[in-house]
Amino acid sequence: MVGDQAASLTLTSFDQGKSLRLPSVRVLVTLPDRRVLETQVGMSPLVFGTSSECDVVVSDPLVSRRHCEIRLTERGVLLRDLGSKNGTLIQGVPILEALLPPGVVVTVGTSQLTVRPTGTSAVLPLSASTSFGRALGQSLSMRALFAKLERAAPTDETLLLLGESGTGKELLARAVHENSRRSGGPFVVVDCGAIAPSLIEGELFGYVPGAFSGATTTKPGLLELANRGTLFIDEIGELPLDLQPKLLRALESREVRRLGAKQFQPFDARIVAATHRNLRVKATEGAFRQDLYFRLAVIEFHVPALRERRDDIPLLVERILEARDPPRALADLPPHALPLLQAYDWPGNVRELRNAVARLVLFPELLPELAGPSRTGSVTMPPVAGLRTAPPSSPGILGPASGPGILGPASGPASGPGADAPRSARPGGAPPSALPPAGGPHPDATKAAAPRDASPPGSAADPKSATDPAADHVDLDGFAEKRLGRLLDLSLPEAREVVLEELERSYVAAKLRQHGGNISRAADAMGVSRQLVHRLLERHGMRAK
Ligand SMILES: Nc1ncnc2c1ncn2[C@@H]1O[C@H](COP(=O)(O)OP(=O)(O)OP(=O)(O)O)[C@@H](O)[C@H]1O
Repeated sequence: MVGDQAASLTLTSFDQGKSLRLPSVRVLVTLPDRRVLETQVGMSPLVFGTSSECDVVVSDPLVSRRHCEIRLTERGVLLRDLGSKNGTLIQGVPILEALLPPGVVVTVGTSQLTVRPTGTSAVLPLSASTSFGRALGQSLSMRALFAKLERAAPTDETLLLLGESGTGKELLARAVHENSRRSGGPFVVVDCGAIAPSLIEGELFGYVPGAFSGATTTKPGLLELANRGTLFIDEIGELPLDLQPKLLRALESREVRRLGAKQFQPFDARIVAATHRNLRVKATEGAFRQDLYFRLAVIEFHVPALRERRDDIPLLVERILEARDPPRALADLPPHALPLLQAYDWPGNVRELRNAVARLVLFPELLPELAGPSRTGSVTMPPVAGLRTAPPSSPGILGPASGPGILGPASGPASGPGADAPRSARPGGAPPSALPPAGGPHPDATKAAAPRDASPPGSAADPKSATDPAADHVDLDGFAEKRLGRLLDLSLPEAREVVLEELERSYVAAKLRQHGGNISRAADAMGVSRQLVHRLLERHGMRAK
């Protein structure tokens, strides 16, 4: 029976929840030239597509760069279309998500995928806890991750955390530090994606006076500053290629030479690195040094995206609410909020969920947006058992991209043109714009938006306020009242975070718009690296044209 076969491919916990049975399942891809690729399916999604960054590169001109993904779940082998151009089809019917019974043929382009159980299975330990440090998770995938981290933390091994932005990699790295014998030492963070490539070397290795123009003092590097502690190297995939041998040498020899210095300094820091990239593939392609990759990936961890562990959403929402001042409870959310929050895809992961919950507490009227149109378009139920249509879910609870914004005059739920826009034209989960829409909430929106003055009345750039102090005073009062209105319900740190986040998003969108969507030119104009612009786009759920 198809249903029974699918059931035998499920992740199941046993031994009173202490262990996880992981069935061994192979996926076979028959390419247009009849070659067959075969690989193992695990809990982390296997991505199929023509891009060399995919786990399985399918050389088929009718397949998209990132076409679909397959992973093992508690319900069986789950196939998801990733917004492919030509669709993922079962018996000729395009599907968005399906549980795949063995033997069912999936068509992508002119290639075919099938899954085949080998009949064996592996057993993984599950953590007894639903948290590791401040990271929370009750799903099987998070409890399996916590169990691995609990074992790895007390060792001095180098760890590599892989996962999308906002999945909690830094939180987990901090928890590793706190659960290690180095917990009394410093936890130092360096984000290779946020520092201009020319400055990373000085940051990591330090420098002495005269090392370069402007180096007037001695500055120890972060490797040294993390002495007896942990150095968390975030976005290691953005480390410039020419610095990689130097980092490798330092890690092997446990000593560094500051820029311009003759002497080597010993250091004693544990390294935990993280990236949102597929570093193994980058290393295979020569875009990242293989020797450094192997040095870093002594133990590799995949931190699952929030949409891969929707079971965690109730726990996370509850804790996010409890942490508010004053503390809130699930009962304070509008009815039906939780199922809607669980149905949404959360491209910004827990970071996005946290901000959305904070906004929902303040603006419960935004809830209807969660029940908006399907995130990726319509799907038809294929006539195969174990398949399901995609639940209608939200394009984002946060209002139309060009909406009045949290700082704007208090208004009802976002509605009108933006609310029904397809996801590609709406920054998923990004907050409503703090600034007027002239800055362009999303590069795609520039097609429709006519250029406008970006200066809000009363701002420094508003000619009236610049020339007439009395008017300035009157306007500012009225303006501040209107603009600050709902922000005043937040604590200062929360209000600051909301404003900064909106500012960052609007600023990036506006800069990209100014530079015709060209990321390199926008990055130059912003004085940051291209990689950082890419990360900001990802973080705010935006896409460059
Ligand atoms: N499992 C979790 N439990 C509780 N909070 C979480 C969890 N994961 C992430 N968060 C919260 O989400 C936010 C983002 O987490 P974090 O910075 O650790 O993610 P990240 O993967 O390092 O993101 P980035 O790559 O963008 O830096 C933080 O506020 C963090 O506290």
